[in-house]
Amino acid sequence: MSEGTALRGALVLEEVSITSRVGARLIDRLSLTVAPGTVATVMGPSGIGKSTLLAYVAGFLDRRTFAAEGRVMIGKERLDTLPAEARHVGILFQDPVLFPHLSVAGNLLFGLPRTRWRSRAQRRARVSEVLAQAGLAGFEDRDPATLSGGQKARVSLLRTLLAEPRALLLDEPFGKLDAPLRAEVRAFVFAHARERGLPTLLVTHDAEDAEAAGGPVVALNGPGGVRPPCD
Ligand SMILES: Nc1ncnc2c1ncn2[C@@H]1O[C@H](COP(=O)(O)OP(=O)(O)OP(=O)(O)O)[C@@H](O)[C@H]1O
Repeated sequence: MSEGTALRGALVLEEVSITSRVGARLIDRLSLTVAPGTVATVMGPSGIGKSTLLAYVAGFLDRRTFAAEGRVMIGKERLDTLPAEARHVGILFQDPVLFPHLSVAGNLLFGLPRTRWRSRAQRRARVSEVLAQAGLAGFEDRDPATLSGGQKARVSLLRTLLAEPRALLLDEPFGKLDAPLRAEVRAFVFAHARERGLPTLLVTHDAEDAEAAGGPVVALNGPGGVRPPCD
């Protein structure tokens, strides 16, 4: 994708703490700056609060279950006071989420801002362009159910990027892919994040993912056990 490469500001977490309503502190005063085009990694044992942290940043933390404090910002703009839909943060999960009743093109058209791509012909041309760039030329009319895992992952990323997010959150999006495909999809996702200047926060259990990400690594170890980010 060629446009959208302007730097959009760092993703900044300031003194973020998240506590479950039953009293367990998951995240304890975490501060982190993810520069535009950088992929930072959050690691830690299962159940420590990695996905919960991403939910807080994205704006869909379940407030009946968790209390949270601390600032989330893009550049100087505060996000944590905005509803999720106003944050313009893209998120990818382990299972690519595609609408099963829409074609591949239908899924991608869904993410495309109509204010920018006004005519249907323009929108369809844009969809075909990004599919071709992703090695998926001619996939417009395919049913998502007929795609391989790697193809689904790429379509899911394209749809997220077409919505022009200001930051990208990755919740183990490579977790179910086998090793060669994992490396390929990972490279695809990171290349897009870098090219678009998106600050990106990756949650993973995999040290190879963290190494490939190349940015700061935060190790969550439970209350009081957050190691400061290191390069
Ligand atoms: N909706 C919920 N209601 C109650 N507890 C929850 C809810 N969602 C998560 N939790 C609990 O919060 C804690 C953190 O969960 P979270 O999913 O953030 O962990 P994680 O580090 O991402 O784990 P994993 O690596 O296994 O995905 C866990 O103990 C989990 O059981």
